[in-house]
Amino acid sequence: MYDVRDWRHAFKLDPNKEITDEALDLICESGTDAVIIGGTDGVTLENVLDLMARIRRYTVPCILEVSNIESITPGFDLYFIPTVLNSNDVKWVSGIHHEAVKEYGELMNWDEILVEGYCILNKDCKAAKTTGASTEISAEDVAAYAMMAEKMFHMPIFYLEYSGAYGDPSLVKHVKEYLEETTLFYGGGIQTSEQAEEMGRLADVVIVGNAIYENLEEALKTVKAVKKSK
Ligand SMILES: CC(C)=CCC/C(C)=C/CC/C(C)=C/CC/C(C)=C/CC/C(C)=C/CC/C(C)=C/CC/C(C)=C/COP(=O)(O)OP(=O)(O)O
Ligand SMILES: O=P(O)(O)OC[C@@H](O)CO
Ligand SMILES: [Mg+2]
Repeated sequence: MYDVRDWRHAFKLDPNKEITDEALDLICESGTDAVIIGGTDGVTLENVLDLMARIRRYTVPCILEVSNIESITPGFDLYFIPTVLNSNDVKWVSGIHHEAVKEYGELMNWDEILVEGYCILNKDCKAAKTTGASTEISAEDVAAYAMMAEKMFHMPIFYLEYSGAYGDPSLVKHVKEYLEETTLFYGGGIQTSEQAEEMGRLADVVIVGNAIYENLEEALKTVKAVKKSK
């Protein structure tokens, strides 16, 4: 399952957080479609390599969501490259990407690299603060970013990001109506099966992150909840 168009659910593990072998076993054997390694801060080559080696014992697809150049390493099934469409700082839209491609472009295997068009909507989350995202925007603004991602830039993924907070289901529904080819990822604040099912009905793929560290038992239930939601 290396094609995101076939996914419904993914867990996102933060390399900057501790996880026991027992918890990791439950995550990797949960039936989720993929495990994404990613976070905004404290992501180092060392903690990425550690997590990758431990996940590699399982067959679940393992993806690195790149948040800085220093922690990129071979060995992942896919690499997701975020670009924050609603950032006011060109650095987070195309700046770091330009530097990276200038340096490593010749070496990159483009078949394993997928660009994620992010729209970050929780003003209090680290990713919004780090990237200077404009979070107070209308549904039409968000829909326009979704159309840009699909129709202008042909991005494989549009990511509605509420990291740390449960988002607005009506906005997710609205955005989905604008996407035909691009896969809609929803992530943020999913703590219960009910929330997972609700967002699972509206988005193509639901990402569960913090709940892994806060309530593993509930987090594991989100896999089935999303999969039965459509
Ligand atoms: C050797 C080898 C295999 C080479 C592969 C080549 C390759 C993949 C090259 C990459 C080339 C490239 C274009 C690199 C640039 C990548 C880059 C650094 C882009 C910038 C990324 C970016 C915009 C980061 C901003 C933050 C962000 C959107 C992070 C995504 C994750 C996220 C939102 C996490 C949620 O936050 P979290 O940490 O969970 O918050 P809490 O701790 O509060 O929960
Ligand atoms: O950590 P949570 O709030 O579940 O969000 C998941 C993911 O979208 C973070 O990038
Ligand atoms: Mg997190």
